[in-house]
Amino acid sequence: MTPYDATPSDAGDRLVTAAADGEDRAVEAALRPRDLGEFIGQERVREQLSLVLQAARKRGATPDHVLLSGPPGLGKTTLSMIIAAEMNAPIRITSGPAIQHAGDLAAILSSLTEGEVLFLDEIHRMSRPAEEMLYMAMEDFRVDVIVGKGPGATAIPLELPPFTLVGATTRAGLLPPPLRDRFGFTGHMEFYAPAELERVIHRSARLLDVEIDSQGAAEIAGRSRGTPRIANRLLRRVRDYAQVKHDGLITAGIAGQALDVYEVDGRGLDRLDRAVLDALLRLFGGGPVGLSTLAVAVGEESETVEEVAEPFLVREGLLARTPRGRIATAAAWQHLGLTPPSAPLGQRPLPAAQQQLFGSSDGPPTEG
Ligand SMILES: Nc1ncnc2c1ncn2[C@@H]1O[C@H](COP(=O)(O)OP(=O)(O)OP(=O)(O)O)[C@@H](O)[C@H]1O
Ligand SMILES: [Mg+2]
Repeated sequence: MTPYDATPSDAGDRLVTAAADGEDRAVEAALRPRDLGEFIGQERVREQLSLVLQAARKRGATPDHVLLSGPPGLGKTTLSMIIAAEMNAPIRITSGPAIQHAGDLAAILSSLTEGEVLFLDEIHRMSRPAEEMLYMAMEDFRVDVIVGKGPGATAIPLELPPFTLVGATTRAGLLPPPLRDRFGFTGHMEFYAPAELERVIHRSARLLDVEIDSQGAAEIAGRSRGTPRIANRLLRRVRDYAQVKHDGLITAGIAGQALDVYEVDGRGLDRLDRAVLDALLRLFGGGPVGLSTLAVAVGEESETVEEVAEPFLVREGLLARTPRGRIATAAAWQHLGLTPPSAPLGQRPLPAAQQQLFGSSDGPPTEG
């Protein structure tokens, strides 16, 4: 199947999802910044990490364990590789779900070389026994390997060479405190500002040999949901459009046309996001409406609406979750170019939640 067959509205295969798809994985390696200097944005994390690494280099020691937390597609894997590169150290890559038994982890740990970086992706999904083994390995560079079963089982202590664990998680809140506490440095990744995404897009365009002007990059950046992975993906789709329909140069106009074709709107909402907002506004007058009612109205599962569409709508301040149900904000009416139901305020009291949200003085716009 070519990317052209992908239906952006299909919740599992959206153009604006932050999770990596097969094509992303294939091209991302080529687009990853190789060192801290090349890494765009995340000023605070970059500066702090740079100090940690420089200090370790100066001492000739292995850097402290590093935890990177933040939403998908913001550069956690990229940073882990940069850490290894900056330390001139080899890197071993594995993930929480791949480590089912403590023995799996023991095998990896006991084969590490001195100074090696162990990247443990989705560290919150590791099994309990493996987690406990990791505590000791992180703190004392030692593991107990259990030999035998039952009453005859014995623990054989095994020394490990000093190594740096780099853990990545999209759910830092799910990490047990004893694990979190064993990291010497935690970097919280933030969504990128549009100007930073523009730099990401220019850089990727250069590497992909794609011509783009600054307005073209700004147009794509504005639709990328603060996420470099999405920016790179939209850039590839816009490139296709520019090459097929035009001479290849990406301008604001061409980027806008292309992303309209792919149904990613000016704010980065796709068809599903818009369907949810549209139902909320047109069918339910802006809410409050229950999640399951809203989901039926757009023909999706409640989970899809809740987990796929809502987080970004909430982040963008277009939708709010209240105890009485979902409600649209003034910005939502504006974004879809709709006029909120107008009635003299005295005749149509605002639901309490909306009063809270809009304030009592400047209720939702009643004319437009
Ligand atoms: N600061 C950055 N500068 C330039 N490109 C970046 C930056 N951060 C991320 N990218 C690009 O975004 C893509 C996704 O980044 P990465 O795989 O590191 O994200 P992640 O946080 O590990 O995501 P996940 O949680 O899904 O594993 C990479 O291919 C990289 O090219
Ligand atoms: Mg990753």
